[in-house]
Amino acid sequence: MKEKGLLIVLSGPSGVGKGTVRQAVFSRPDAKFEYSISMTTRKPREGERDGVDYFFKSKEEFEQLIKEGKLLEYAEYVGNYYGTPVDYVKETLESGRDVFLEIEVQGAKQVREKIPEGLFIFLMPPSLDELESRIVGRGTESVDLIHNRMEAARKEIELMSLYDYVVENDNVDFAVDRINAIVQAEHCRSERVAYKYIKMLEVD
Ligand SMILES: Nc1ncnc2c1ncn2[C@@H]1O[C@H](COP(=O)(O)OP(=O)(O)OP(=O)(O)O)[C@@H](O)[C@H]1O
Ligand SMILES: Nc1nc2c(ncn2[C@@H]2O[C@H](COP(=O)(O)O)[C@@H](O)[C@H]2O)c(=O)[nH]1
Repeated sequence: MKEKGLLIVLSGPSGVGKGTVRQAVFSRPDAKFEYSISMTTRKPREGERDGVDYFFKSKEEFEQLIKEGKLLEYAEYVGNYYGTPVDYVKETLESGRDVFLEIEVQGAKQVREKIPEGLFIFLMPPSLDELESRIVGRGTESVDLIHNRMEAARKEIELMSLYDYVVENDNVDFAVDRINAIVQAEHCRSERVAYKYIKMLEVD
């Protein structure tokens, strides 16, 4: 029987660098994951492309997807919907390939309930001050939105104990190395568990 792929969930507070780290993960020549492109009702930022960065949807279209059960998880985040297409994730995992999700914490909590065997990684900023200066430095949010995102971040950080691993994003390359090492270790662990059971069956 073909072994299922591993679901890797990268989450953490807004502005910590999830998007930056995810892009760096996928820019490594040895990256073996499939990225699940999310749906959102947020307007595209400059340079963002439909079907590459997100599938951009209207509120009505998104609510229809919810009704039809097409989302593995979804969340309303700072005034917009974000969600993960369930069919893509399931089909890719079934085909034996690893799927990488980069999502906020409410969605990660829902995925944990549905796919508890996934690998959940929480990306941490070196400090709250550094987090705020990253959000401000990105220059994509108004002062009000920055305030909302910092408020949300404080609550999100409290949920870090629900994750399998916490990775500090002090430096993007180091964070990618840590994530890759964790994924590799998780693959070795599941191979060892499978091997142990095969050996047990041989003895019996
Ligand atoms: N290790 C790092 N050191 C310094 N700056 C960083 C680091 N990682 C990311 N940044 C910067 O922090 C800002 C926020 O990063 P990014 O947009 O990737 O965060 P995010 O967690 O995806 O945010 P959101 O959840 O709001 O989408 C960007 O300007 C990015 O260049
Ligand atoms: N619950 C989900 N959260 C998602 C998904 N895709 C992205 N996100 C997260 O939303 C915020 C805001 O993103 P931005 O692009 O507007 O800055 C960020 O934390 C993303 O990680 C998703 O499918 N589900």
